[in-house]
Amino acid sequence: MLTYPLTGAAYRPANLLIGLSLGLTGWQLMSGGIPLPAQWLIFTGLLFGAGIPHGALDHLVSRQTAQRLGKPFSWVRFIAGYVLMMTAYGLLWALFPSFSLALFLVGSAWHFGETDIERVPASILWTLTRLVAGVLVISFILLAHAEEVTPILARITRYDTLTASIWQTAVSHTHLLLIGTVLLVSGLLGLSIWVNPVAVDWLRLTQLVIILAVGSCLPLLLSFGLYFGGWHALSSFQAIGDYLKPAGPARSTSQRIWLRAVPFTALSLAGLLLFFGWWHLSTRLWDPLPLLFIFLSVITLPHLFALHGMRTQLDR
Ligand SMILES: CC1=C(/C=C/C(C)=C/C=C/C(C)=C/C=O)C(C)(C)CCC1
Repeated sequence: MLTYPLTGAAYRPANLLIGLSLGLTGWQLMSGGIPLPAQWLIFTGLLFGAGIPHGALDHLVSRQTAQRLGKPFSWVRFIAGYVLMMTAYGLLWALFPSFSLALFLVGSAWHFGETDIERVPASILWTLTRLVAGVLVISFILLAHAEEVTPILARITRYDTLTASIWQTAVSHTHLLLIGTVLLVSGLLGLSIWVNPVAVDWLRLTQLVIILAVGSCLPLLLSFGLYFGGWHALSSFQAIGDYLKPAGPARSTSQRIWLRAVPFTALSLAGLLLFFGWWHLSTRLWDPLPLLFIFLSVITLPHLFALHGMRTQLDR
């Protein structure tokens, strides 16, 4: 969203994404709605084609961070730490689902903000700006799809009444909340740029706004898929590619980087299928969406720290 302006080729993947989102809107307008199986196909395509793979490079990212910091890196320690963090968070979901959801939302806002506002000074003001920008993105996607989000939230928090009432209050003040957050982000951005000037990449910012705006007219699965599996994963792949470049024998092309993500993407797919199988056997229920989000949050927690390490290096 913000950084030095990039070269023309760097904007191309997001332009394709905008093309896809407009194509989906056209489909929806012409046929009165996109069939659910097609939504799931596109969503899982984006999720497993880009969303999950961008997190399946955390081992390479963390090794690179350790190298840059001149610290030793151990695969065993990395994998043990990763599994331990996922297990602890999985347990937290089982015991305190609403608290776990709040943690996931705050962590996601931090991570999305860090990805969308790149290469800025490591000041408190910029950190706050990034966090609030992430809050805006998540609030916009959730509130624009309130009807679809409400039952998912109820399911993942096991029908917690406090969460439901906070969510309903937010829904009934959607316009106020969104306008307030847009003003807050704009004010913080202006102030941050004034205090620590950086070049604003208006083209990237426009691309992000288009993807979010078009997504708000599409169902939740597609909107979230376009932002997370599309925009967020593409931005991250670009940054990870730059970050890993010095480590590889030659330039790390996107294709090569994507292939290096295949093993851990396959492992997470296997984990997800096992998780679904166990849940289906024990509950006899089929609706997979709430479970998918809990699974995503569990595999995302260690990723937030790995990518924060990378961002801290790239921002220097
Ligand atoms: C869309 C959506 C949700 C939020 C998802 C988020 C916040 C995902 C974040 C993913 C991240 C940070 C991935 C990192 O790479 C809920 C509230 C769970 C349920 C309703 C629909």
